[in-house]
Amino acid sequence: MKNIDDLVDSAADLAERGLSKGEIADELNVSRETASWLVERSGTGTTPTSTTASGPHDIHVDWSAVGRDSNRLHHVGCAMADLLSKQGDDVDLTIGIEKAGAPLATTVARELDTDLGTYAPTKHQWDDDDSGTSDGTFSRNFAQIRGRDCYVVDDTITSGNTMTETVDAIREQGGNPVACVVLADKRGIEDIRGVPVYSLLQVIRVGSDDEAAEE
Ligand SMILES: O=P(O)(O)OC[C@H]1O[C@H](OP(=O)(O)OP(=O)(O)O)[C@H](O)[C@@H]1O
Repeated sequence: MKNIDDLVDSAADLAERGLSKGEIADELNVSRETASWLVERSGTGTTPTSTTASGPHDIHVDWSAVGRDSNRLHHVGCAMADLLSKQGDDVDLTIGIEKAGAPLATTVARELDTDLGTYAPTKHQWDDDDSGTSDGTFSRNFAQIRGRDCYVVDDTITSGNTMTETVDAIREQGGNPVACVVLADKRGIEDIRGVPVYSLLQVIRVGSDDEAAEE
């Protein structure tokens, strides 16, 4: 996807196929607020809200050039694993946050020679009519967590809510999150609940207005 018009067209297409705002946000890798704005801008949605006047403050990270090629994915996974290597040798489990974090976690786990687990966060339970209060889930098809140190892998951090939820869920399951790693961190977060966060790319807003600075 090259520009905002492509995103708007994609949002319109997904809305016409009946996807909810949460599902469109998932597909396009943007926040729900941004998904709403894109749908409204396309003319597919309902009456624009006040947030649509100037558009939401979000940045779309398109890493499909990596995601569509297993060789590139492997190399990027190696780079993410390298960021974690300073954490020591005791970790034998890598947890990927679904959906996008799972293939990245697979390559990280292979590089670090750890087991692999996945977590489906609450956002995947979202619908337009609810508040996303369902519990997230760890897949039974992958490694279990109880009593184990682990790494956490995702593609992006926007608000940090997904990573925070995952760290909390791992602890509730009796695991010990040692470090988190993402491709791109839009917030410049150093740690989540005391767990260090590493990223290949930091997205830093330059010349932001007052509203953006308050985010
Ligand atoms: O920091 P946050 O504001 O919580 O946002 C970050 C999350 O959003 C994206 O997932 P998305 O909802 O696009 O779903 P996907 O990974 O299943 O594609 C991304 O993969 C993170 O999981």
